[in-house]
Amino acid sequence: MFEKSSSLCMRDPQRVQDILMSMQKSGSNTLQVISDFDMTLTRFAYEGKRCPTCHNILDNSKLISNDCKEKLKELLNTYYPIEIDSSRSIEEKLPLMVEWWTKAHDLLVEQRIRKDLLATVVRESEARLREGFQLFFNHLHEHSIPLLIFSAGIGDILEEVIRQAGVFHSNVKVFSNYMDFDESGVLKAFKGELIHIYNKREGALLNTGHFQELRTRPNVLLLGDSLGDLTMADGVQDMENILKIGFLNDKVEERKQSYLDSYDIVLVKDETLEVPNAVLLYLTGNK
Ligand SMILES: Nc1ccn([C@@H]2O[C@H](COP(=O)(O)O)[C@@H](O)[C@H]2O)c(=O)n1
Ligand SMILES: [Mg+2]
Repeated sequence: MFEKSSSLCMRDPQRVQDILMSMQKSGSNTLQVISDFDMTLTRFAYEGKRCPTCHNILDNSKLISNDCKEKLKELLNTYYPIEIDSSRSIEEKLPLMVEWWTKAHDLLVEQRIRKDLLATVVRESEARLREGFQLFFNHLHEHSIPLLIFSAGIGDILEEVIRQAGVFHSNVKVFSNYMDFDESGVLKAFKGELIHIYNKREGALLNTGHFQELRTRPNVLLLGDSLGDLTMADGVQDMENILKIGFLNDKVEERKQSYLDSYDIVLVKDETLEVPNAVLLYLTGNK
């Protein structure tokens, strides 16, 4: 089913085939999709330039003072290399990630960001969904397959990106960090428990109601770009099959083996949704 591609790697192709066949046999009414957002549904790079994450969309915007931009950049330059450092364990990275998110959110709150300007900031940004996003979102919607977008980014920004792209359909649900605005529409805090790159399991377990509603869908297609994304489906009840597709965007040589050990399919420097779309078409009987 896959075109020969140098970017597609599998440690165990037979296992992938078995999972796919089992999922197809069960039917698309037993399927749910759980996807990360930044650098999974959005592009990592375009024309040789890094694309922004939800946080970066705000960080680089006119809503942030130059002084604050500098501080946010410094945080990014300090903590992003830690996020993707394959020589450190997740346990070691965890408190540092909490530190990054907390410091960045505190800085954003100091900027007194206005809710009514978020749409403009997204429109003016360089955010880009991966090629093939229309087919991905529209096909899931047409087949009434629930899509959970589980992101350690910023929910308000994420929603605006998919709304402006015309794909925020009724089958899409988002778990993310949401902004809390005061009565005059100025950012005063972030709501609820912080979601960072390595605590998605805890986030999933806090949302048992969602997975309870989807208990008749024990087959999961999971898309991520970080090893932290692998726990996004930990709340799924009575899971039968899970197919995990991982985008390996950065530090490819250092991280390839760990991705191959954890994801069923690894897509190396692939900026498209071609492979997830091929899987969906197969699972819904369209190919
Ligand atoms: N201040 C921050 C904190 C995190 N990031 C990036 O956001 C990504 C998390 O979002 P997901 O949708 O992928 O869960 C993660 O890759 C961080 O690098 C950031 O840009 N700024
Ligand atoms: Mg991501």
